[in-house]
Amino acid sequence: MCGFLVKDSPFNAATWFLLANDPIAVDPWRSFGAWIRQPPAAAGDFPFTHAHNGKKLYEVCRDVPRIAKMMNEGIGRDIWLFSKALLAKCGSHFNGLKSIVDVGGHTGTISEDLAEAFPGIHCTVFDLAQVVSPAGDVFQEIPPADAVFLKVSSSRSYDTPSHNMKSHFFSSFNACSGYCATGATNHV
Ligand SMILES: C[S@@+](CC[C@H](N)C(=O)[O-])C[C@H]1O[C@@H](n2cnc3c(N)ncnc32)[C@H](O)[C@@H]1O
Repeated sequence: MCGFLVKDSPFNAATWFLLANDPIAVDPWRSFGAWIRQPPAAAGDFPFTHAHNGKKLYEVCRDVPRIAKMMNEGIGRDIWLFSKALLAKCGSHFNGLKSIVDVGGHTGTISEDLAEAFPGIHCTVFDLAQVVSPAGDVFQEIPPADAVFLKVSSSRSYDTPSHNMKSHFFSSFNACSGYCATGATNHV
């Protein structure tokens, strides 16, 4: 446990611990009773959105710099580790690609590691305006590339868009010659 809280450890998860105990993360649990007792929830109404005036996590990040900072730090550390494992275990999947778009690619750690391992691949990092610039919304557009790299989160309370995500993604993927979608994480 302590190894995960040591400041300079590559496995430092202290930011997630702080975030999990921030009022923004705790409030959904405080109002959980009221949420579960109400009539069946409308689409997009989850404990998190219910506690935050309908806002999803990334909308809260946009409006609350403290949360954006913790999210960016936590995600940055996770990606660092994930990127090493990705290249060690699945690096061969990227052979032969000329371009790739890293959807929800945060500040570009995976793209940097990919570009170093495969100097011939042109990597585009695609994320929200509070993270990168130029930015975009994956539910509006995905820039064209040989392959889309998307690490999927099954989070319901945070990210689920109100419109049909699957058909949008698959039509975007059809515009590419290949795609790579990896990973799955769960949030309450
Ligand atoms: C959990 S992080 C995952 C980062 C990285 N791809 C990984 O796999 O570790 C999710 C990323 O998706 C971005 N994101 C969330 N909603 C998005 C949207 N609608 N369009 C583009 N990026 C989005 C967030 O800003 C965040 O950087």
